[in-house]
Amino acid sequence: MSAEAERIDGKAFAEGLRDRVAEAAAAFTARAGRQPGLAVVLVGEDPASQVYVRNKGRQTVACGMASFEHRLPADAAEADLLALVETLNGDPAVDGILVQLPLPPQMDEAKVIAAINPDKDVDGFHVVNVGRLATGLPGFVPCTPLGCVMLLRDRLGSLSGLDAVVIGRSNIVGKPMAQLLLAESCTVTVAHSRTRDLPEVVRRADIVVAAVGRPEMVKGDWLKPGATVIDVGINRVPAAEAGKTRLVGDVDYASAAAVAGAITPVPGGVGPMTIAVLLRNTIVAAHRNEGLDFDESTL
Ligand SMILES: Nc1nc2c(c(=O)[nH]1)N[C@@H](CN(C=O)c1ccc(C(=O)N[C@@H](CCC(=O)O)C(=O)O)cc1)CN2
Repeated sequence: MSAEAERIDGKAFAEGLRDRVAEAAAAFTARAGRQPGLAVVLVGEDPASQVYVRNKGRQTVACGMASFEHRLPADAAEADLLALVETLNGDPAVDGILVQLPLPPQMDEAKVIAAINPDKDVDGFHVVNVGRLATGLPGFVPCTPLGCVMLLRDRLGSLSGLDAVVIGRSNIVGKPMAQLLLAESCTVTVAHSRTRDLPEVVRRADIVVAAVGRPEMVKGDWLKPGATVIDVGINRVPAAEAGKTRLVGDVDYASAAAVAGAITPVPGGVGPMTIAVLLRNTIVAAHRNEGLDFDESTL
């Protein structure tokens, strides 16, 4: 019987990245005479979003950066949010702007993202940054996919020539993930809900990135032995104890770990990387906004 897969510890990697961000923030503050600044906007009271926004604020401050938190009520008008974004675009203390998603139904996410100055778009969601990523120009890359690539590089070194299957085609994860893997010279397949014989497609892959939003969908017998599995899913499902829930990914961890070479757990895998990469992107934005040279590969 083969050994259990290596558990890729995203929490530990994220801690290391935050330490490097803190060092870079201190050096930036000494050079620029001000701290790097991140503004986070939360509309409404979605419980998960509240936790993410609180953690973003705490981690921003812990890294020696200025945190500007803005909250709007769930019934705020889209025009109010657009006006706030415009103010933040013009604020020289704000290097990065993030509008927490999802937004309430009366707001058009695409319109709001389009209102953010692309040079402050540390989420990398603006079409200008999407285009920069697709054409290999420097811009901002969405935090979760960049975090996945950092974990993959750490585990595998060069990804060149490897077969990668991304399951999911969202603008936030699936599509940028595919672009990043292509930039690493992987042979990339993007699979989705209409893909025929998904297990057979996944079985070809050296790298599997599951970002489909379906609890424990990817099974161990779908995997090539030794494959590296990155689980982006965060799904709350009922726990054995009545009234409780537990967090699972898009991969059935137990069966996958028996076949894979390495795998990210949920929680503690990709999730913690999202905020650490956001802080990394903010440091990059601060240097670019001040016109200061900075070697981004040190982060
Ligand atoms: N504007 C954005 N909105 C959203 C993004 C984003 O990148 N930009 N991503 C997600 C939410 N998110 C950050 O915003 C996020 C998700 C998960 C985690 C995380 O650390 N997860 C933990 C488990 C947390 C839990 O117990 O619920 C883990 O996986 O270990 C951090 C940030 C949607 N919105």
